[in-house]
Order: sequence, then structure tokens, then C-alpha cells
Amino acid sequence: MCVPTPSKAPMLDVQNLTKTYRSAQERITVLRGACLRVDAGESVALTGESGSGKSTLLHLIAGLDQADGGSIRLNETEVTALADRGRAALRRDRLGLVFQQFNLIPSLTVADNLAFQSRIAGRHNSQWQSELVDRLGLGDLLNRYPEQLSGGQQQRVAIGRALAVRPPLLLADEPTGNLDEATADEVMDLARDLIKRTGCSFLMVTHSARLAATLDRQVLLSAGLIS
Ligand SMILES: Nc1ncnc2c1ncn2[C@@H]1O[C@H](COP(=O)(O)OP(=O)(O)OP(=O)(O)O)[C@@H](O)[C@H]1O
Repeated sequence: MCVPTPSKAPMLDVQNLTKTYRSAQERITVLRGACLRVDAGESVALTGESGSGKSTLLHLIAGLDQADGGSIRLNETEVTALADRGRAALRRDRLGLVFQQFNLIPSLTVADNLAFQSRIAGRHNSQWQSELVDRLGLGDLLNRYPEQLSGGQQQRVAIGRALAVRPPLLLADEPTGNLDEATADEVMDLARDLIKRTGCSFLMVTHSARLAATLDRQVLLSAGLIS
């Protein structure tokens, strides 16, 4: 059972989450009642051994997969109760997602990649986009395509795209996993600065104890539970 939550409503409240992958050959139980809360404006590092289920948990929170049991409340929304359309709308309007593989759209320029989510969410704000461009140092790259960028540059675009809608929660899965240490530090410094400016909550999967220590709190996923 989860530790009872204090009266203040958290931005993200995961309670007793269970998940088993089933195939004809095997069952892999990954989450056995995981609990996690992230307060408004709080930054939390999700750590754990390879295969412990960090990405699974992040995908469930983002509504990219469905849990077997338990609850995921994002602000006042019960994510586990949403149908496919509701979960897609949640990702579009209220979540920022950043992955290790950058996931930019190859046929769009940097400028159009940056504006992609905010445009489809109907929340494009030119002033905020200009500020993102400045703070992420993307001014000279706006007409380039993703294949013409370095890994660090691509990830800066991905972070800008995710924050363009000013989401209440930013989820990142090993965002610097494909970058060298110096570039990782540079990208994380920029991300932390922008996260502070937007006031969003931040949940980041990372293998790096060094980067985890730069966030407000670290939690460990082990044997299907979070401590
Ligand atoms: N779609 C799937 N079908 C079956 N098993 C899966 C699926 N996705 C993940 N798994 C299994 O679930 C377990 C947890 O995987 P997950 O990717 O969540 O771990 P992780 O902690 O993020 O690992 P890593 O740090 O290596 O990225 C692993 O044993 C993995 O093989």
C-alpha cells in the first residue's frame, strides 16, 4: 500500500500501479504496486537497474500503455480511466515528452518541429516560442532539418517542442542517454532553467547518479516497487 498522501493535491499521484506483460511464452511482472507522487514544480529522478520497469512506468503515466491495476492521477484526471482519444488529448495538451532517441519529425525544419505540438494543441504562442529559441540557442538552426543537427542540438529542439505547450508535467526517458557527458550537462542545464521558468513538474528516468542528484528528489524502482 502507498504511504497516505498529505492533504495538498500533488501534480502526479501514482498509487498501487501493477503491470504484467503477457505473451504466449511468458509473463513478465514489472510493477507490483508502485506508488509515486510528484508535487507541482517538483523535479524527480526515477532510477533503477536496467529492466526494472522505469520506461514502463513512464509509458503508463503518459497513457502510451495501460496498467493492469492501480491509479494514475494527473492533477484531477484519472489517466487509467481514459479511452485512447482521451489519452492522446492528454499527451497533446498537458504533457511534455522527451525520449532518448529525440523523436523529431525528419521532414520538418527545426522551427516547425518546435511548433508542432503547440500548433496541434491550438496553444501556439509566438512570444514563448521565440524565448525558447533564444534560451535553447537554436536561433541559427531554425531552417535546418533534424538530420543536419548534432545529437545535443536535436535534444534541445525536442525539449523546446515539449515545453512549447507549457505542460504541467514534463516526462523524460533517459533524455541525455545518447549524448556525451559535456553535452548532457549542457542540455540538462538548459532544460532545468526552462523547467523552472515554466514552473512545470518534471519526472526524468536516468541511469546517471550525477544527473539524478541535480533534481529535487531521487526515487528508486526495484522489484516492482518505488522507494
Ligand atoms: N512491450 C513489452 N512486452 C514484453 N515485455 C516488455 C515490454 N516492454 C518491456 N518489457 C519488459 O519489461 C521489463 C521492464 O522493461 P523497461 O523497459 O520498463 O525497463 P527499464 O527499467 O526502463 O530498462 P532500461 O533501464 O534498460 O531502459 C523488462 O524485462 C522488459 O524486457
